[in-house]
Amino acid sequence: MQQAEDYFDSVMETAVDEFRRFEEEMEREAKAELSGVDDIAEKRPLSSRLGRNDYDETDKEEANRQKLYLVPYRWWKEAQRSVADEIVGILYNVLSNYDNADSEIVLDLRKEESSGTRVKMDEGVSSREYALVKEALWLRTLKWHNDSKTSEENERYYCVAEGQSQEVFPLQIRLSFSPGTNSFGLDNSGKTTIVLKINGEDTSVISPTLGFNIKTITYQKYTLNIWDVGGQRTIRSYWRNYFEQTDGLVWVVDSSDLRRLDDCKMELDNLLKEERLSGASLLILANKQDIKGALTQAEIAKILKVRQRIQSLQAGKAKA
Ligand SMILES: Nc1nc2c(ncn2[C@@H]2O[C@H](COP(=O)(O)OP(=O)(O)OP(=O)(O)O)[C@@H](O)[C@H]2O)c(=O)[nH]1
Ligand SMILES: [Mg+2]
Repeated sequence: MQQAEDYFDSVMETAVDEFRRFEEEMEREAKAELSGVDDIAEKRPLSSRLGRNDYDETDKEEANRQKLYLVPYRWWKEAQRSVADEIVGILYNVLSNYDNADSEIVLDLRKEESSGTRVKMDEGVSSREYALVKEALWLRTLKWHNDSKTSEENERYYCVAEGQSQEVFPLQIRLSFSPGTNSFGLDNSGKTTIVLKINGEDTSVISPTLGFNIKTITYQKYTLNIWDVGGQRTIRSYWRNYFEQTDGLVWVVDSSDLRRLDDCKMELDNLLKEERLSGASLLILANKQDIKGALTQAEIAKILKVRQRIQSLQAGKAKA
């Protein structure tokens, strides 16, 4: 039991690390896009700029983390002219489960496109689109909005300047990035190798996956998140954590590992019983076709007896 708990902890740690890496990547992109902006303001945490005097270590950490703010894209677009001419935020399309009776609202963010082609999008911005901007810019934008509102209506609303924090509320949003396709299969079948190959990455040094890897592949306006989940026996009980919101399932078979084909069939049968995967498409990859004695696609299909669920059966020679 303790061993299971330890293992679960380590898997969660990997997940958190993965998420942090994703966050860092977003941050790097945001920084690159916003590089021309005066960033004096961001060196001080928001709380101190809003008049708090109890600046402590936590604030310091917060400041170092370089917060990003999600703002309605229209709103941001409007202010952009006066705040930071050619500098833009990152455009995201946000989907939420707001209609569900769930206790938490989860927002799914899909990055719309790279900043280079943004101009074309300006006209058709929907109300669901948001921009991700740095804290310093957010403050300046907010101030610009308030100032223009105040001068328009000759009435004082609120103003985010030193010491004035009325009507600025912290908002915490729980975010989840929806998986697109999950790849499962017994250990050593070649899942990671295939995902790396698809992504054009080096496959010369491969080690068993102890948690999972996420790869995001963008093609034109489509984004595919591939979750490559480790196949070792001890990890298989965690597969169920990855079933939610899976659109496609790729099952990778080591066609040369004849001894484990029964095991492979049993695990696949178990997956196919899973209610949460019933809407997902299934693709079976008969991998390692280059190895002498490997079974053919047809032979694998016969053994797995899943013809009715197979959309296409492909031989993936991940190595070749
Ligand atoms: N000959 C041959 N070897 C392959 C092929 N695909 C993968 N391999 C090798 O098989 C081994 C296992 O590959 P991985 O991609 O780590 O397998 P995996 O399914 O991700 O394994 P786990 O992460 O443990 O679930 C590695 O040594 C790969 O180089 C292939 O098509 N042909
Ligand atoms: Mg792997």
